[in-house]
Amino acid sequence: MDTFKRLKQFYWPFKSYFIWSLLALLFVTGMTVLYPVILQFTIDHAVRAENYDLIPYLVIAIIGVMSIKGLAVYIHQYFGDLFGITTVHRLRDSLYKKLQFLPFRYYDNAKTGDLMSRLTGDVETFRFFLSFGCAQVVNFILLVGFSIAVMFYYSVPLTLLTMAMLPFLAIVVAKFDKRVHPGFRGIRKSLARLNTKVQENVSGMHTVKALSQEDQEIFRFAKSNEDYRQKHLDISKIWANYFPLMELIGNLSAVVLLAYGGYLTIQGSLQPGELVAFFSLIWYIIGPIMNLGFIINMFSQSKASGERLLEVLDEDERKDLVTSNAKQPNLVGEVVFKDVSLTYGEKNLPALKGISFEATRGKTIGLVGATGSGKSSIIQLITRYYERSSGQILIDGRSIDDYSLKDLRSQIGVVLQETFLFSSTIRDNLAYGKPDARMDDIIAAAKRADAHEFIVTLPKGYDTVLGERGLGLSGGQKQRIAIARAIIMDPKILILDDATSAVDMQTEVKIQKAFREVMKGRTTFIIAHRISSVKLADEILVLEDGELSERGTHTELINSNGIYRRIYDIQNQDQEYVLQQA
Ligand SMILES: Nc1ncnc2c1ncn2[C@@H]1O[C@H](COP(=O)(O)OP(=O)(O)OP(=O)(O)O)[C@@H](O)[C@H]1O
Repeated sequence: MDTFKRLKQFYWPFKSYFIWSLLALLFVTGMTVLYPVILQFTIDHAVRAENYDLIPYLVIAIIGVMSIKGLAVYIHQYFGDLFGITTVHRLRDSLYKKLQFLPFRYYDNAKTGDLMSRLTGDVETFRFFLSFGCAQVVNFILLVGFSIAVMFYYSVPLTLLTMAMLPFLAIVVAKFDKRVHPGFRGIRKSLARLNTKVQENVSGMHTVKALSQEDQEIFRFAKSNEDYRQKHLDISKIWANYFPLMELIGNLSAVVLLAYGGYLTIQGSLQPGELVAFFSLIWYIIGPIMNLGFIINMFSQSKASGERLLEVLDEDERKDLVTSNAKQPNLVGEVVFKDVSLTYGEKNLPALKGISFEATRGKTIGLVGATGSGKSSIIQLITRYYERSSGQILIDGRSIDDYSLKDLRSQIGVVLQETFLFSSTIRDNLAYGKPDARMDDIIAAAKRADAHEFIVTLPKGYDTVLGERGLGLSGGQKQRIAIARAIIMDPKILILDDATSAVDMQTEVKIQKAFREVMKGRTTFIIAHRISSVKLADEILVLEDGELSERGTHTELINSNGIYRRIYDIQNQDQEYVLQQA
């Protein structure tokens, strides 16, 4: 129950829908129990007493009962659905909101397919229980309660015998629940793995094809698919065992009661009509008890889903992103690192060790170093995607912690190596960081980023809808859109993760030109794989295993004959000669 208690904030505000649904259910159950009573009256007081004048009134009574029941079913169903739908609408919103504020650290290990199945499948299962399952539980209590009350009215000993049989049914139900709950959790996990597999396969289709891994992929999918099938089969087996047993116990109970009821009728302490009514009422009890399996099934599924939803909702979020009281800072864009270190996780080695530098207003800092040397990690700290382990980072002389994440990031423009574009129009993608940007500003930014020229040649220009992740555009084109996107934000600090290593020379020249355009008047950090990208930087920081090994201008570093010089030589001079020297 703890799961439902903890999710209370989502359904409790809509309790009035649930109450209406329950009130209607009360009528439905009441009317249902009235049927056998009318039947008994018809047999004992109309037919056996040859009081045939009563028949038309009894017909009217049955029509009346049916009509009220029909209306009550409608209200019960409608408000039940409204309760479930409205609750999960709020739940989905909260989950999505949560995903926006979870730190990068969470996404390091999160799997898209798994998250997708939590936000869709698990939420739906939960809704189904609220809309339908919850009412079933109440229906069970009402129907069994009402029926037993009427049964007591007809015959106390027969009712007591009926109640003596119920524990047998209850034991089977309890055993069933114990086995079925872990099974459902397994199914939901397995489905999440299946979704992850499909999602990763579609996203990584280029890699799959490039490395000819289609057969391997089919094999891996088949394994996940088989696991899902097996988990379903396991549950089916539990069901298959459960149903005949319930059916058998139910029927045996009915036979015993019928025998005893028949004896009481022959004795004359029970009227034949009462026996018929009693027999109908017994099924109103046995039916729901057998159905309890379904209800428990639903309850187990929704509990398993609720647990998975809580796992997301319970994650620690970056609260400072939403609760900023600080005024929007008007930054100059000065960045200072003082003896900064970063270790990503307890098990990891330090990614940065004692880094210190000053990036004054409007200056360009180049970051150079081998792969894994810590270039991106410096950027992760400036944007506070990750938090430093020690040291101080100052922005305009104030600790970076004094700024809210939202304010800080609104002043930092990032153009990543891999540009992510949404499957929406080019205009929307350009204005992503500033949705209220005017069209004139968007076009001006696109011109400065050298993107306007190719955008207008597209079939619908700025209204061209892009495929997922910007499919349909070349790497260089995507990059230029990303640059325009950064220009529109008008940031004081600019971070350019040099993507030019992946494009041809002509595109590189164009992108470099666009970079230079956007860098004017902003403090810029360039992560460079080619020396040509940082040649003009005011200071170049050379990283080696997370430490600053050299620093200076291009000319200074060339003259110092260190690692920078070596990279430069490899890239610009007689490569073969250098490799021979190695
Ligand atoms: N999110 C992360 N979690 C754990 N370790 C990480 C994470 N990101 C980077 N690292 C580790 O930190 C070290 C520095 O990585 P970083 O990405 O800063 O290097 P880089 O110089 O930018 O490399 P590249 O040129 O390949 O992009 C590496 O050893 C890397 O494995």
